[in-house]
This record gives sequence, structure tokens and C-alpha cells, in this order.
Amino acid sequence: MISFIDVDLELGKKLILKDVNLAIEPGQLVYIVGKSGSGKTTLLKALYMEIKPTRGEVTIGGYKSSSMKKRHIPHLRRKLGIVFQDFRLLEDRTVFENLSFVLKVTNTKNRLIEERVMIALKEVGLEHAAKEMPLNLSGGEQQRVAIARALVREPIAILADEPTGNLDPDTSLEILEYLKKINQKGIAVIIATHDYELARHHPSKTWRINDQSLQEATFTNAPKGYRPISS
Ligand SMILES: Nc1ncnc2c1ncn2[C@@H]1O[C@H](COP(=O)(O)OP(=O)(O)OP(=O)(O)O)[C@@H](O)[C@H]1O
Repeated sequence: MISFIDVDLELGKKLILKDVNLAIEPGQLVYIVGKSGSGKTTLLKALYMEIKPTRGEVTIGGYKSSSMKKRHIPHLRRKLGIVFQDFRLLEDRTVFENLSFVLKVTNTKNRLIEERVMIALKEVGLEHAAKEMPLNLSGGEQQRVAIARALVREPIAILADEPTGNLDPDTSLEILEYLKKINQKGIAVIIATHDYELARHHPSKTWRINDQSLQEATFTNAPKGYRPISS
């Protein structure tokens, strides 16, 4: 469903990632780890086609980077749910409106919008918060709203860029639990994080960026405690 074949990625003529080969199957949960500035965000941007490879091919949801037309990029993004470290909620809209907004732009009927929004909020345990303003919620709850907003599109994959970067250790694990639960429903989840401990705590397929290259990593010994690594 998702593949990188012999991909080079550059930003402003600077080579960020070299010769990336990666395959992600439907329903997989995958971590992309690497220190700050190693290129995790760049890799995710190539997935949602914000960046075009200078060499090789990225394939996702039936789209190929080499033949992707600019006007088709929004079609691809409608199939993806993207979650950021800083939540990126509309602060002057209610939780419900933050989610319904996503469906309104695709001309979904009102009754269906309400149904899908409430199903997504239920998935993250926030159906009671539909009328709240985002800033009245905790950081963890805001991130759960962002996850629900990603879900409401019924995506083929959720791309999460440092989803726990602004959260305390316990809340980070809670967010990871929600992402795992969503993954168990068959949606691929790709988590980019500098927090190796998160990947160790809930082991799954892990790819590590080091010195411009992406390698498969294995964490066999899950630690007893969870300590986040600060950036
Ligand atoms: N427009 C640009 N031109 C050149 N280099 C850039 C540009 N934007 C970012 N970079 C560099 O690209 C590298 C990769 O950045 P990227 O944001 O992908 O890393 P990251 O692993 O996601 O880091 P973080 O965890 O801090 O977000 C960094 O060294 C950054 O300084």
C-alpha cells in the first residue's frame, strides 16, 4: 500500500534522506525514529506529497510520486489522517466543528457528518466534549480531538508527526494506546518520533533514520518504566 523505492529527498538542494527503501502494509503500525533534525518530518512530507523525491518513487494509496499531478494531491490527502505535535485545531471552533469542517469541504450530507463526527469522538473517548472549545481541554485531550479529526475522513493511514512531543509521559502512553486501538481496526498508523522509549514500550516495526539513511531497527527489550527522551 505504501512504498519507497530508491528514494532521495532534498530540501533546498540539501540531501536529507538517501536511498530510502520502505514498505508498509495495510493495517501495520510503524515507527520512524531518529534524532531531532534527522529527517522524520521530511519522510512524512514525502508520504503526503508535500515533497517530491529527487530520485526514486513513493507510492501511497494508488498514487505515485513520479506521475502525481498537483491537482490530485488533495485527493490523496483526503485518504490520509495527519496528526501533528502541536495539534493544529481551530481554536475559535468547537470540537464538533473542528471535525465537521473536514467533512463539509467534501460535501458530505449533514446527517452523515453528525454521525461520523460522533463515531470518531467516541473512538477517542471524547463524545461528551463535542461542544467544548479546544483550549478548554488538556493537551492530551486536544491531541485526541486531532486524532478524531484524522479518523473522521475514514483514512487508509494515519501519519503522526511527533504526536506526543508536547505531552507528559503518562499522557504520551495514553495517546499511543488510542493510536494502537485505531490501528487494530485495520488502519495503518505511522508514528514519527524522536522518543525511542515510546517505540520500546509498545514494540512494533521500527525504522530508524541515521546519517541520511533509513534502516530497520529492532527493540527486543521493553524497559520496565517509561521515560521520554527530551529533544
Ligand atoms: N527548507 C529547508 N532547506 C534546507 N534544509 C532544511 C529545510 N527545512 C528543513 N531543513 C533541514 O532538514 C533536516 C531534516 O528536517 P526534519 O524536520 O525532517 O527533521 P526531523 O527529524 O523531523 O526533526 P524534528 O524531530 O526536530 O522535527 C534538518 O536538519 C533541517 O534543518
